[in-house]
Amino acid sequence: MVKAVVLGAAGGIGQPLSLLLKASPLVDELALYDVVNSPGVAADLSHISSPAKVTGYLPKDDGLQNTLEGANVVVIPAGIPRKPGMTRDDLFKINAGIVRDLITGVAKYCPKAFILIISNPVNSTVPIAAEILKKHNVFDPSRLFGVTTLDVVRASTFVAEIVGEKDSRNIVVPVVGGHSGDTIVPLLSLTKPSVSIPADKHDGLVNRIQYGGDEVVKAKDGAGSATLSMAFAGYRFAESVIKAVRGEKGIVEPSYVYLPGVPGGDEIAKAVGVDFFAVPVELGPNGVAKATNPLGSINEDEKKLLEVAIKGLKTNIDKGVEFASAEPAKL
Ligand SMILES: NC(=O)C1=CN([C@@H]2O[C@H](COP(=O)(O)OP(=O)(O)OC[C@H]3O[C@@H](n4cnc5c(N)ncnc54)[C@H](O)[C@@H]3O)[C@@H](O)[C@H]2O)C=CC1
Ligand SMILES: O=C([O-])CC(=O)C(=O)O
Repeated sequence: MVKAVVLGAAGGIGQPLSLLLKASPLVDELALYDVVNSPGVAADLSHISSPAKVTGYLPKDDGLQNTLEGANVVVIPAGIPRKPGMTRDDLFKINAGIVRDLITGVAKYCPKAFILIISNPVNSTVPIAAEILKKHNVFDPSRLFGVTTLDVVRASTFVAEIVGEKDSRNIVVPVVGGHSGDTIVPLLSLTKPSVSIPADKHDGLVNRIQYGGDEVVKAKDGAGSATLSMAFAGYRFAESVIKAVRGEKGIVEPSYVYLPGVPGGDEIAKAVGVDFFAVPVELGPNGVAKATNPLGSINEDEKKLLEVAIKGLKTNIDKGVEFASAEPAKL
């Protein structure tokens, strides 16, 4: 039995993500929660002829508790998106409190669930989640994931465009670090299969992967940020977690995790000097089976990108930890 939950299910990401989860044969129960319209989204999806039983809850009548009880996988795209001119860090003021309160619910009602955080700024919201879970004595680092899948999805797509590969799924680019601007570090030298990027396209490609989110924010012109590509990426990650839990082996996805607490992570944390960092992660029945370290063989350009990323990440992580330590959890 797999019960999946989406918190923020009525939003731009939440709706298409809930659709993909409802269409999945791997999901038996799907519970949707939002401060608006979640019962409507649930009623709509419930007419789809697939196995998952769908329910929708609002905050009233213990809605969060009813949503979360018995959950195995909780995906969180709740919170405000960017408008042109904003950074992801500008979302902290509002989204930090939203994530804190929702994670407090997870800690109380489904402490063993796998938690997939999409809400930005991911670099800070994941540390907030870790601190809140710690406060409740239920923090299992192998079960807390910052979703950075969209960065690798974009990297595959943009590299494929340049090298003329028709199916971008055949191109895998490790992307490490965080999820905002120059904290995103694509390791093009480790692309599989190996590709040759023309020298005059290299820097533009790196920049496009780092700032792909801005491209969408600009094109949407005030109507939000990436939602459909994010739903695709979020579903891919959730599906991988569920498949690994069901015993499928060899599934590797990138994720922003608390390195010192996961197998293989300590050595990487020491090398990069930050505790939260995205690397390709091998998934297993208990979440992170192993964090893999691609940094041993990166080139000089990538080392420079990494240095810049780590500086930014430190600030973002400290901000999240400070917020969660100072603020009492509400609920
Ligand atoms: N990790 C990533 O790669 C990406 C992250 N994002 C982030 O995902 C978040 C959501 O983006 P969109 O879906 O476009 O925004 P949206 O505004 O369309 O939807 C957000 C939903 O969250 C709900 N919400 C607000 N407060 C809530 C609460 N306390 N409890 C439950 N639900 C609540 C809203 O009612 C709304 O339905 C943003 O923070 C955005 O920056 C977006 C794209 C990629
Ligand atoms: O750009 C944004 O604000 C949303 C996001 O995280 C992305 O598209 O990567």
